Amino acid sequence: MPTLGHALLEALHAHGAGEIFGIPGDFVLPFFKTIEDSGILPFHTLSHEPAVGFAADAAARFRASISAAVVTWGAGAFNLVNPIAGAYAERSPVVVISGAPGVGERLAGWQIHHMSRAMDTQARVFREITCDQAILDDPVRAPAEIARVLRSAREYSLPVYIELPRDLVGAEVDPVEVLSRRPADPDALGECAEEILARLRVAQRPVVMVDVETRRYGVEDKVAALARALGLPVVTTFMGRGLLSAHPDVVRGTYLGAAGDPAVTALVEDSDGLLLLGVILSDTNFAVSERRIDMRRTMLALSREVRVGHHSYAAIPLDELLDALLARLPAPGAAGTAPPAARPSTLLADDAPLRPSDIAAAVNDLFTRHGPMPMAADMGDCLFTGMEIANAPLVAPGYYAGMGFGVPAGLGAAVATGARPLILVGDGAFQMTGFELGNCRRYGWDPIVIVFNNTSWEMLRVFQPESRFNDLDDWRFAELAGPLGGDGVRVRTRRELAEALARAHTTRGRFQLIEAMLPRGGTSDTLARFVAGFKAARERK
Ligand SMILES: Cc1ncc(Cc2csc(CCOP(=O)(O)OP(=O)(O)O)c2C)c(N)n1
Ligand SMILES: [Mg+2]
Repeated sequence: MPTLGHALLEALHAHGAGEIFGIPGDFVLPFFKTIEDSGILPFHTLSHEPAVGFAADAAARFRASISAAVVTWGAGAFNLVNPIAGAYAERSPVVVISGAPGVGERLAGWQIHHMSRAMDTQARVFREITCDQAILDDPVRAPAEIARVLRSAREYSLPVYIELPRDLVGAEVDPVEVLSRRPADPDALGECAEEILARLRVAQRPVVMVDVETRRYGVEDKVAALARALGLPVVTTFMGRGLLSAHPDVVRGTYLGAAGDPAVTALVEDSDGLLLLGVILSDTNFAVSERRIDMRRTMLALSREVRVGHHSYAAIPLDELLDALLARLPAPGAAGTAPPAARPSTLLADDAPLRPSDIAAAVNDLFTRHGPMPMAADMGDCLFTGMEIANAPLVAPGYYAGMGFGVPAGLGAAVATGARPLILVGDGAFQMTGFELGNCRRYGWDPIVIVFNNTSWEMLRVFQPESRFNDLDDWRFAELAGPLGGDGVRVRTRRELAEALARAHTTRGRFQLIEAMLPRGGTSDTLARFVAGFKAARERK
């Protein structure tokens, strides 16, 4: 019989995890020893638990599967709360595994170190930001608990919480089985598919909109096939930027309401048959709409539910819905209906001072020349600038909007994809988690990192220009790269940026930090339109 530690690792692997991120502590040392000695999953330690959570979240998104964050009890696990709250908001199935006091210790009656209020306080906190939980305090029940929780993570694409007492890691247990997923009721699925197709057929201007769940459930190819079979255009949400990047023949662009391409905005807001696949109805996706979207003519598939107008179908997995729709259609045509994507902006490499949108143009040139890189963006103008980069795989906190995501997410991307990532991050967010780059040398990661250094919390200044607290100091990040194991360069003009990006691209084996100096008060074109749209929408209320 395997030990509980082994069985848990084997179960993570069997359920699709490809790696573990973590930081040890005395309550999780036995499990870390099992992780290291067993070699069942590669694992990477980072420097602060928020980064562990962000990296695991990004790996889960790129892998379209679960990923694991392993931490010690109390001080470690509570550091994970914010990234796991963000993973919940953006439907990313991170498996949180926290070491914990041994079963025997709990009965000793001491106030145990790392404990906040009570022995179950931590589990109660994580119950709010995970879809299922297990306290593995009984070796007999533990395998079934693990199987149930890991199936929940995969079915709902949401984080789950496992608490592992340190004195049970070596306990003998039965192996963990992989529970079969719960299928849709065939009649309900058929009725739902037929109703959707009927509505799409009578619509004059049907459109498909995709968001994060189409990546989480690995159905981007099926969505593209559906669009081709029905001859429908596809748009992504703000959060869904980068989706269907392998299918440029069906993707018309990203819906940003008043802040976006007017043709895409009209496509969505004039539609009389909007099929929303995996779309989170968030303010960042819809609040800058110029006109309210007619929800009576909208079909929304999200969280294993399908809402059609004002009625809904329960327990309909997104992939099964797509299979049911495709089964009722002729084989998809060879190509979709999207006109060739507009040529992405290119950079005029002259001595003009840099603006954020120049960075997008420089990255477009790099991708055109050498192919796209997996991207991770933090919250800030770097994310809005990312909307001006050609549609390439992107992870970003587009809805939860928490800072600190970018650099750790880029490290998670490197692990999950095996490819060299491009990271876009503002100076304020870099101050939070940028120093995690110091872990690259140990693992051979060599991301290209573009720091948008405007010495400012510029996104806040745009909303409240009079506040001086948005002024940040100049930390001279490029000079910090060397000691951390990378190369850094500060650039101020478009020519310097182009040269630095070309040099970074040819330099492998060390992270490359390009510190792009930007003026305070200047933003990307997209952010400027987004803020104007937000303010206009607020005035309309
Ligand atoms: C964890 C967390 N704490 C505070 C905030 C609130 C915020 C949203 S945007 C922003 C400024 C970001 O500054 P940065 O220099 O990174 O980027 P830029 O605006 O382009 O200059 C703050 C402080 C958020 N979203 N998350
Ligand atoms: Mg800034």
